[in-house]
Amino acid sequence: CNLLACSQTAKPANQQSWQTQIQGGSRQSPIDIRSSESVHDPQLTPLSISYDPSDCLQIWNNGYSFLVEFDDSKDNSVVSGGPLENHYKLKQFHFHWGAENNRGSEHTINSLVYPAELHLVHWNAEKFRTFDEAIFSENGLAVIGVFLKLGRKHDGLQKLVNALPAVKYKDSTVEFSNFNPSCMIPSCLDYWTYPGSLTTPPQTESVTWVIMKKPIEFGDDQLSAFRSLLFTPFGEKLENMVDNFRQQQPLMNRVVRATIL
Ligand SMILES: Cc1cc(C)[n+](CCc2c[nH]cn2)c(C)c1
Ligand SMILES: [Zn+2]
Repeated sequence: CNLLACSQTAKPANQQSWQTQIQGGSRQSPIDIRSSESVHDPQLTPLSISYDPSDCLQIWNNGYSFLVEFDDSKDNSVVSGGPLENHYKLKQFHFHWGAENNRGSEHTINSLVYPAELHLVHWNAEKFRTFDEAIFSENGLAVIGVFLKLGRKHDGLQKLVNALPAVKYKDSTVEFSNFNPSCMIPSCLDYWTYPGSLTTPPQTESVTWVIMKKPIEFGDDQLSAFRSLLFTPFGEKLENMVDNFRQQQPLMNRVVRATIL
């Protein structure tokens, strides 16, 4: 996929109050992906991604991001292939973004920051019975990361953006149905993959990360809608939900593998 990609450059993210180095963590996320040090692995097969829009249930402001949650009781919204030994069920997706356009993504590419990053969180339903069990287990989770860059308005995302005022406050939820997250997967399926962790507590080292190489585009007004959400519940001091990304973690003894499709 040798499409030209352009993007912003900026300094890596700033430190957040609860940013802690998990005790003894050897595979923490996020990281800076240095393309020249990644290893091309010809055995990495294409990802197989299949989502059923009827599995989409609701949007929830959890005081850190907004989560679009899916019904994981069936096997309709799954990812497999690539670095994954099993099929993983979609549980939720959410975003990380900055207060300003020069920061927001959790992962970076050669220190290049994007204004936002999408995470599609899946759990290994062949090996574990529940999401909560998978969170604490080796090979429990697979998170697909997609970078967002500013440009043309993203038509598929607008349905989600229109629902955000209903979840402005922490702990608010709104019914949200018939949304297909496939519209946010880039057409080029090249990716990097590495073993890592959740980027918020419990920061468990149970995640196989799959970071798509090409960003998707979205509009300034859509990013502004993300920034209009609040970290705080109704009735408390208004704190805009921005800069909800973790600072980068050491690579330690890990290799990032890459596809060249
Ligand atoms: C129990 C649990 C709690 C949280 C915040 N998350 C999200 C953590 C996260 C967000 N972006 C990357 N990891 C998951 C997946 C499970
Ligand atoms: Zn995330």
